[in-house]
Amino acid sequence: MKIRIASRESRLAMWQAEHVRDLLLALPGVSGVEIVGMTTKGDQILDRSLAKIGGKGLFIKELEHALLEGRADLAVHSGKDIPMDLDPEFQLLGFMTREDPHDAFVSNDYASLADLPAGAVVGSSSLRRQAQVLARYPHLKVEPLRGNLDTRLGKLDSGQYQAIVLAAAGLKRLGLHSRIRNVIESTDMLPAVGQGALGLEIRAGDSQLAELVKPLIDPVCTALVSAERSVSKALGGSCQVPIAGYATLNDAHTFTLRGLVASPDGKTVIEKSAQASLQHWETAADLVIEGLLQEGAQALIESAIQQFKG
Ligand SMILES: NCc1[nH]cc(CCC(=O)O)c1CC(=O)O
Repeated sequence: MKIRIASRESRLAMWQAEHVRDLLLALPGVSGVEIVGMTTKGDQILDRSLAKIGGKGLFIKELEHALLEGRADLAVHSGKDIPMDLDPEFQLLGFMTREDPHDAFVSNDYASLADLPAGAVVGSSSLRRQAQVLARYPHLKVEPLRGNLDTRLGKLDSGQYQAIVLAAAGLKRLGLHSRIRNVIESTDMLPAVGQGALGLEIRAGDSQLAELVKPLIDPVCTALVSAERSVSKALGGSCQVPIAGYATLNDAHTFTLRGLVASPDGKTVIEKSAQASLQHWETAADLVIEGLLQEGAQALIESAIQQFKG
């Protein structure tokens, strides 16, 4: 069987598609793999934050189009770019083994967030990163920074920011490990739901392809990321609200899920954690969601969304 992979054209997306291609080519039953490149709205609109342009789905719509029109068979997505609910024409097969899920501190002059002097400017357009930087380091400033990884690094190097925060996974995949000054502990910055995990999407009902691709899916990683995604889904999962969710294994069968909701200015942060078995990952998600709601997550979410209206 020949498989066509739909991919965004950014260097990171292409790396990810090529990674999946190489794994597919090693599978029995796969006779060839072609990568079909395309740009998405999320790639084109760079002057506004994702929160303002309507966030989720922007990076995957064009890829889904290609699947529907039969121009491609498989879409490879960064876990955190996948909306919580897919249209019924599509199926999320699961997630592959995760790369480093943490955020990375990148700077030419400073070693860590804690090392930055008062008034230093940190670049990030992610409300989740912004809120968590300001919560722990209220003497810092955060300014918007969008574009692909190379663009963001270029803006750091041109001196517009003292530091920037990027996903460690993206930097590592592109061989940019050396730019990471400090991998930020999850206690300092809880990662985005699905960060570092690649998700595989096909047309619903393409059972032959589903069966073929199955060896690429990591069931443990899929359970962990699914628990994280439940938190985001229950809380309205949009880029307009600082939300984080991160699940880690305790042992081979149980895991801890942590969820966080904050105000964009970082002045209010609610965090909850729960444990469950991998088999019953929904239990941990339900406990975290319930805990966050009890502590006032709903009001935080509503006021964050209000900030984007009018
Ligand atoms: N927001 C865009 C995006 N989507 C996925 C990654 C990184 C790779 C990953 O999380 O798998 C990035 C870059 C970043 O956040 O710095």
